[in-house]
Amino acid sequence: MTDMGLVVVGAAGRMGRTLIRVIAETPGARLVGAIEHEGSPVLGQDAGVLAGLPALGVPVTDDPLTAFAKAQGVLDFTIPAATIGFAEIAAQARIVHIIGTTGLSVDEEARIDAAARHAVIVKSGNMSLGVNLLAALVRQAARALDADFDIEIAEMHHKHKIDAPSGTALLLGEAAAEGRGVALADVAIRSRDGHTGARPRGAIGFAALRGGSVVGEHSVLFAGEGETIGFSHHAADRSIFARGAVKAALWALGKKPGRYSMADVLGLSD
Ligand SMILES: NC(=O)C1=CN([C@@H]2O[C@H](COP(=O)(O)OP(=O)(O)OC[C@H]3O[C@@H](n4cnc5c(N)ncnc54)[C@H](OP(=O)(O)O)[C@@H]3O)[C@@H](O)[C@H]2O)C=CC1
Ligand SMILES: O=C(O)C1=N[C@H](C(=O)O)C[C@H](O)C1
Repeated sequence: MTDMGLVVVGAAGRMGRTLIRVIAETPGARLVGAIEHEGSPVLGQDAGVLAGLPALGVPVTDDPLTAFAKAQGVLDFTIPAATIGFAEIAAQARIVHIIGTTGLSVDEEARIDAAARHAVIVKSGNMSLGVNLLAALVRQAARALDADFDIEIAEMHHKHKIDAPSGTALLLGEAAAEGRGVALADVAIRSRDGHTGARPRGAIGFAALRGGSVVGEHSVLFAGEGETIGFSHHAADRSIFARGAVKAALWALGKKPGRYSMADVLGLSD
């Protein structure tokens, strides 16, 4: 069988460069396109060289239409506005769209749902095996413990991150809410400042720290009377997300149009 041809959008980004390296070492996958935005200083550079590899013969361009036409999948870790545009082009080209971009609004999520009527989309706030297993454990703990246990989710990321709470924190919050049988939007406290009053029973709280080069730290606490249960995940390297994304693309090839999660890819869905 021929290799799956993949395009990396946001090729010069922290994740874009990591994806290019991971594709190069993954059997069954091949880089066929690398996209950056109009005016990017890296346009015309070889994608391999950009990622610290020998040249791959794939220049970075600002033309997703042409790139998607010769690919079977696109890996997208960019910004919400760009991801919405790529979802429309990927749906027209009928290719797999793997979305790692976080910080989408409710309206933007609805546009991804609309694109998934025509395309196979895998979207997750975190593509690593560890975090998706952690989400399954958090769902189970939230199902077992009642609202006497206060759920708090803390995350820390590098100083360049532009959205909060992180996509992972929200994914873990969704898992906890699902375990409790409530909607996250009804119980989430996404930040605190000033005279907040006492903590409402059943709330799921979030706290976000930013600094340095931290790749991603997440912890979920179930704080009860006299005891606290904690779950945590430490990301040491971005390749854990990139390996998950490439795995998702290979898994998604030939699937029916629809929106899938990493839990589907990893066989962790209940
Ligand atoms: N789901 C997961 O497992 C993970 C998700 N992420 C998420 O992925 C996203 C990217 O993270 P990260 O790589 O650190 O961010 P970066 O800022 O390093 O990378 C984003 C890249 O996208 C480029 N870009 C912006 N707009 C466009 C456009 N219209 N077309 C093409 N390229 C564009 C940026 O260019 P420029 O810098 O010139 O603007 C940049 O090179 C974030 O939302 C992050 O939260 C990150 C890691 C794991
Ligand atoms: O921006 C990042 O870096 C990361 N973003 C994702 C998130 O928002 O959770 C995943 C990972 O934590 C790194």
